[in-house]
Amino acid sequence: MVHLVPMSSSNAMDSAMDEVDPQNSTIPLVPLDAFRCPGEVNKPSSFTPSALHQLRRRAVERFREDPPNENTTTSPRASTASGALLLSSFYLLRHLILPRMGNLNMDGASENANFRSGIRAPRVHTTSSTITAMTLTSGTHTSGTLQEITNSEHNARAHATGTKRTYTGAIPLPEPKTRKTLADRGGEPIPKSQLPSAGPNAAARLGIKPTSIANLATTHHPPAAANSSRPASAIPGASRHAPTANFGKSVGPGSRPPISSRAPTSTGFHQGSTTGTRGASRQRPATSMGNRRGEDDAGQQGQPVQQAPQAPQQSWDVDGRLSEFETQFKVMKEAFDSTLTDRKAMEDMIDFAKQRATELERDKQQLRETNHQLESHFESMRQENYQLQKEKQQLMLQFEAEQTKHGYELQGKEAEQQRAVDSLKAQFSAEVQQMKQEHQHALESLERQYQRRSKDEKEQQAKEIEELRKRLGAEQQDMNLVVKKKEQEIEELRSQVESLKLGMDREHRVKEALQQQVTEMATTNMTLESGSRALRAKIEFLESGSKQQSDAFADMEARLQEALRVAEEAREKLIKEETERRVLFNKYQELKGNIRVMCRVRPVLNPAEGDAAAIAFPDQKTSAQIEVTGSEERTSIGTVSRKVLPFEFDRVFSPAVRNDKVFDEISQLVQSALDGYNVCIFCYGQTGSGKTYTMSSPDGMIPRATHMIYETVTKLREKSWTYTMEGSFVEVYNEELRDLLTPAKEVDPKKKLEIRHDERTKQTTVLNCKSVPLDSPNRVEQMLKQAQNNRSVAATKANERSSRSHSVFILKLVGENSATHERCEGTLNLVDLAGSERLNHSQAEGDRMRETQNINKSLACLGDVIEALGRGSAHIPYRNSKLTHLLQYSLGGNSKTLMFVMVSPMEAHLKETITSLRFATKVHNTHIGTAKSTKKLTGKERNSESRNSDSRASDY
Ligand SMILES: Nc1ncnc2c1ncn2[C@@H]1O[C@H](COP(=O)(O)OP(=O)(O)OP(=O)(O)O)[C@@H](O)[C@H]1O
Repeated sequence: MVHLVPMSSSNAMDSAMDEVDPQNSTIPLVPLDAFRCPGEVNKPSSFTPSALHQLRRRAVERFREDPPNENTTTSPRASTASGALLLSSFYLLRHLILPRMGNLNMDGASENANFRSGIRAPRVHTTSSTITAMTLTSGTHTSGTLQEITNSEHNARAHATGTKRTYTGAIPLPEPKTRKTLADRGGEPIPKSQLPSAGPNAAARLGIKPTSIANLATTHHPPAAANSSRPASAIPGASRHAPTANFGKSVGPGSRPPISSRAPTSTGFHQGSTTGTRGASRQRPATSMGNRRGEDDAGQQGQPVQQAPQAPQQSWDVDGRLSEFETQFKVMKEAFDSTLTDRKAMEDMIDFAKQRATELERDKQQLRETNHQLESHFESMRQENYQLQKEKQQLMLQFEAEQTKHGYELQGKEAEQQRAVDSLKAQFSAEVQQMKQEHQHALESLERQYQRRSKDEKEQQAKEIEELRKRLGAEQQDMNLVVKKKEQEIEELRSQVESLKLGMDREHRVKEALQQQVTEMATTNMTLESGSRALRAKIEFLESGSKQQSDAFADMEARLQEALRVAEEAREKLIKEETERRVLFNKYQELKGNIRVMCRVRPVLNPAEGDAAAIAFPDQKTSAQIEVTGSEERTSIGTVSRKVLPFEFDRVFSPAVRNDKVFDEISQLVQSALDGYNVCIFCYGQTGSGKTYTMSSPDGMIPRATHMIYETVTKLREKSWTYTMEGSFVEVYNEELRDLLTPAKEVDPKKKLEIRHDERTKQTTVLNCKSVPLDSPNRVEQMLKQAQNNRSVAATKANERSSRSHSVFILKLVGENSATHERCEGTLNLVDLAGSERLNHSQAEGDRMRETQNINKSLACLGDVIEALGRGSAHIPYRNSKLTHLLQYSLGGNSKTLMFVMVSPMEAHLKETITSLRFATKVHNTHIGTAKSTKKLTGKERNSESRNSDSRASDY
């Protein structure tokens, strides 16, 4: 910061200079009044303080470095001359330099202003100031006296004149002051107090000769410097010595070119200003007379200065010197005028600079205020920044603490998670390991199991294959034997058939003859009757004419006797023919097979039963075939088809066939029972297929059979046959026999029904079973009702009223012929089998399931027995079930067997229907053997019959 310090005297300037601290930012401004002449008011108010300070300090230092020689005695005159010279120099300084210094001051002010405001002044001023400072600095290094100042002033002025070009001609030159010439003022005494106190050394350095002082005192008057605050050290221009001459040259027109075309001179100033090096600064500044250069040159060349002897000769040419001085003064005056012009321009510039300074001051003030505001703002910002920094530090600390804490927590959680992950990994690995082991164990066990199973299956299959092979071989052998046997039988049967055909033809012929005889006898009888009527009429006529009548009566009686004899013969012949017919019929039955199979299809009872199965009866003529369309079957390529299954039996009854027609087919078997055969008629089929209806319905086989038997027995009475009939009704339930004719409450548990076989008579009796004599048809009906009531009936899901037992009606027929003395024992077994449905179909549970199992078992045993009979096995498994055990003598051997396979017409029962038909086909293909009558013959017939039996037995 720059402070303007007002000063009014040189002392003040000195003190200010002394107070200047170059290092301090506070620089005192030296008032220009210290260099101002009295009365000069309109001058620059300040000078560059640094330059003045430098100037003064250099001068003092120089003076101290080169003090006046104490040994040299300075004469007052010399001192006066030196003082005059100094005054002269000071005068020049006063009028030539100060105006420039004013400019410099202006420059300094500008510089100060610049310094204070920080805004650069116009370049021309700044350059001038800078050059001035440089000149002052470089010039004062080489000389320690006021000559140096002069030189510096010259330098400063040179630069100032350089800047003056801008204002040349633009500003009018001021009026020159009226001054005395040096010639006029040469005789004026110089106050001693104003003489400089410089020593002889200083005068010597200035080139002042002691001998020229007196002349100078008369021709040269020092300028009025009495008002100068600083005492002059010498009076310039007191004599014609070299410095004065040099001075005049230095400022005169001869040494200085015009301003507009000034070229660098060869003077020391010019050299000093252009050579600013340290070596150049050591050179003494050139004087106007050039003697210094000569001294320097001589000094440098080691030659002593030789100018002193010439000085007296020049100093005594006073007129010349005065004229020269006058000339020089004119020149100087012109220079002063020019300088004044420059000064005016400079003052204008100063004004301009002042205005500029004022503006700058205002700007400075504004900037200061702005600066204050900015400072306050900066302060607030700094405080805020401090607060923010503080907060930032706190936040940083907090953040670091949080970060540390969070890091610890994170580490803890990471460790915890790591532990959890490790534990989970261990757990998972253990589980995986365990699962692998379990899987491995399971796989191994499964592998072992499958290996074991496959091994067992292989062994089982191998065994089965082996068994099947053995069985196949045995069956093949059996089949071969059977085939051979069958072939023999076929041959025999063919021959028998042929013979029988012959016999039948003969019988037919006999019968026709007999019938013809009967007809003839009837005709004869009619003839006889007519004869008898004629005879009666003749008797009546004879009675009227006695002899003639008695002859006619005798003739007629003879003829009657003859007729009676013929009739008796015919009757005997008929009995004989009936016996032969029976024999032929039984033989025919035997040829047809001892087991016959008939099929019956019941009708659809109600449309609500469902759809009817596709059952056809293709052969209407023989009525022996049935075709059943099977269930839908899906082939491998996805097509749906239904197979037509043909079956052929001994007789097939369509749904339209009634019971009487069915009975016609079995009536011959009933007759066989009357003839002494064991006959077994049983109904096989699923529940609801019509077994009971066929067997036990009011017009079923049992009633019809009994009715037939009654009718036949009645008829046979004419043929001397008398029959006794006993009936019993048993039930096979859960492989136990129950008497259906004994009410449950009357059953004695201690008396169990037992099957007894009479090997001799081939008859089977059931112990403790009630046997009812059937002496009338009503008695049979009562027996059937009683048996029906006692029969075990249980409800199943297949049929609400289903027989769960096998019922067997046993009718024993014993006949005796009083005429022929024949006796026969036949048994008619009418069996209503239980339902043949399979266990899974009935969906029975508990007791019902046990019933079904036993039913199936007994039916299976029935099939086994039939199969064994068909194969001609030595062992027939009758005892495997109660049913077959009971029917042992009615199945095979000397028995005749008829199986009704009952078929339901419903589509829902199609599967069971086909199963039943297949079973029936199996039975139908079985040849049980030849039946034997149990008829006992008496006398010749018995012998004859026994021969026939032996012959038949030998056939098998
Ligand atoms: N040919 C037929 N004509 C008219 N109805 C018949 C015929 N066959 C059977 N039915 C009737 O069908 C129903 C079932 O017959 P049935 O009871 O005889 O069968 P089932 O085979 O004896 O049965 P279960 O084994 O239960 O004794 C009866 O109502 C019966 O009247």
